[in-house]
Amino acid sequence: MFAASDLKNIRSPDVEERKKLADGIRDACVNVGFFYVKNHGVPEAFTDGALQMAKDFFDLPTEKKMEILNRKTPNFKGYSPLRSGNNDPAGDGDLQEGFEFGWEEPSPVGTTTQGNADGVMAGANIWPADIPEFRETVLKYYYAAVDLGKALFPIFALALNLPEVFFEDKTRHSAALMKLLHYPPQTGPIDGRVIGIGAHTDWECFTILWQEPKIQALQVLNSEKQWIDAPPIPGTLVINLGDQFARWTNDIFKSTVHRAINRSGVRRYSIPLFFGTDYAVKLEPIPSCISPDTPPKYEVVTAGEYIKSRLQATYNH
Ligand SMILES: O=C(O)CCC(=O)C(=O)O
Ligand SMILES: [Fe+2]
Repeated sequence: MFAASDLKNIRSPDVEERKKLADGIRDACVNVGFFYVKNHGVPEAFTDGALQMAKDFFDLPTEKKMEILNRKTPNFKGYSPLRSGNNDPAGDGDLQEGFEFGWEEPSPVGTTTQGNADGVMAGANIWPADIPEFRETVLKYYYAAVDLGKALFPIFALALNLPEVFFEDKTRHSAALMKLLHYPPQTGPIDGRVIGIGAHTDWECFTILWQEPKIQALQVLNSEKQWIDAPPIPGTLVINLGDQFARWTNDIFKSTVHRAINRSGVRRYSIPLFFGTDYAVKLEPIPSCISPDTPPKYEVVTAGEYIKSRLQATYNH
């Protein structure tokens, strides 16, 4: 059910090659909102490093992790304990713990300096004091994934028959939040209200997700309302679209419902990077995506307002 896009031509000087890539991605965006990418350019050494840091961090004693609790920071960055978040309103707390961080200057990436984004999650990161190499190691993966995300925006624009630069002035201070996640194993009968992460859509334009190899946990809801496994595939990353793209495109691009349950018997780690527009940008439907037969479905809000409302709903359950 899931397409795998080969990104080897993502920066090709030949626009026809970029359009070919965009056509394949368009199909996945319109039909499923969820696909894998290979030849994405993110070195495995960086994901290996980030995985090791996730393991080291979540192994710290609880009181150490609680020193950087996200509720104590002004911008929700830092540590989120088991069951402190609840993505599915029918759920009773997600059985995952997390560590969230975002853009930090100076950036080692390309020529971009984007500064701090405005909005509810903008501002300084907070780091665990007990793992000296943590910050540098996870930022290596972060900036490589951000680079990939920035290269994907023009392809999404082409996929929507828009000029390639369409998102450029809307993603100058992109909200790009990365979350290290740890899911303890769940064995025996499972209360459906307490699973790794309850059924939800992501909030931003798209998510770049790295999953720990060999462990099945992620599932996607298809149009027949069946849960389909989305296993980790070696050498690939998952791209899933989120609500901001659904709002831009009046649901032509699908923001797919997904969840994760770790029945593997061992711990599972994953690392999403949530990539949105600048917080001040209004999520207005693109003119070609609306018509008298398909009028706008969503109230126009800014990206920042939308993220804030979703954050409050998730952490004030
Ligand atoms: O852990 C996963 O595979 C999915 C995580 C996820 O959906 C999320 O954090 O939004
Ligand atoms: Fe998600």
